[in-house]
Amino acid sequence: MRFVKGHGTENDFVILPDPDGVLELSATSIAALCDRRSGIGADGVLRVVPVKLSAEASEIIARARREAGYTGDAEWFMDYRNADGGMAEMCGNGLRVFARYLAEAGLADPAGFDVVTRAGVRPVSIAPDGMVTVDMGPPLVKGESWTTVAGTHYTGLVVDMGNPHLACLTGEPVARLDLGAHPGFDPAVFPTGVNVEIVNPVGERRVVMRVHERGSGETRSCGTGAVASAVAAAHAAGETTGTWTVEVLGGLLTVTLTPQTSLLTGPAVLVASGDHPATTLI
Ligand SMILES: N[C@@H](CCC[C@H](N)C(=O)O)C(=O)O
Repeated sequence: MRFVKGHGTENDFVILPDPDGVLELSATSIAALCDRRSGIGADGVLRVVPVKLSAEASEIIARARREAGYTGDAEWFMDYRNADGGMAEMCGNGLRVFARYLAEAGLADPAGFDVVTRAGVRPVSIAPDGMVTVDMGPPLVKGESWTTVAGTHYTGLVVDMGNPHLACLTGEPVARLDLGAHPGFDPAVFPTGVNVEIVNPVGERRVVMRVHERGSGETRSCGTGAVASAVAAAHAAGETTGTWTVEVLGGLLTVTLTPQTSLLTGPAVLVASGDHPATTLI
């Protein structure tokens, strides 16, 4: 089984090209691929499958045409899985890496193309300087909730980015935060789990973010989480639009909030490729 490894601000992924739409990977197989000692190692898996060969993707695009008036011709479906094998609706950094793979493989025009995700169709473009921008759609703020991280209680904003986030602002530096264990959360608010961001505003439209991801544990970056963090910072400042810089352990991301949508920009690189002896997977 052919694979490519890539990352976006050190949120890393195993990319599995599936041009014939035949790869069927169990949660156990995904977890084995993502294991950092006995597998390739990654925060998640991106299966690259043509929309026309995926019943799931065809249904998503049909719904987008019906309900959102989508008229484009997205050709590729990002089938994203967390490191524990569970499915997630959306992955912002993963989508930037997915776009980089498609462009480098000559399968998409870097100037701009659409990708189908479980959260809907998302436009992507790659600038001449290599930065990849994803139109992440409008963030939905759904009130407030709480979390506990290493015994500390935080309150934050519930932000739906297609996937669930709780973005908590703090006046304390986050560099030494222990995010090793899954933060506590309210299952009534987050019945399918949650990605938790602890966010320290450090300047004019600039925040430092740490994140614990549902299904992957602490990661060095999270694209949907970066947008949720910018939304929380904007909300606290009484703003709804503007550009935020989000410092993550793996680098810098830029989030632009507009009245209509949110844009995520950052680097995306491919670092290796090879063949995995798929016979070792269950
Ligand atoms: N790292 C991703 C988010 C991946 C999905 C998340 N763990 C979930 O379960 O919702 C990103 O860059 O957005």
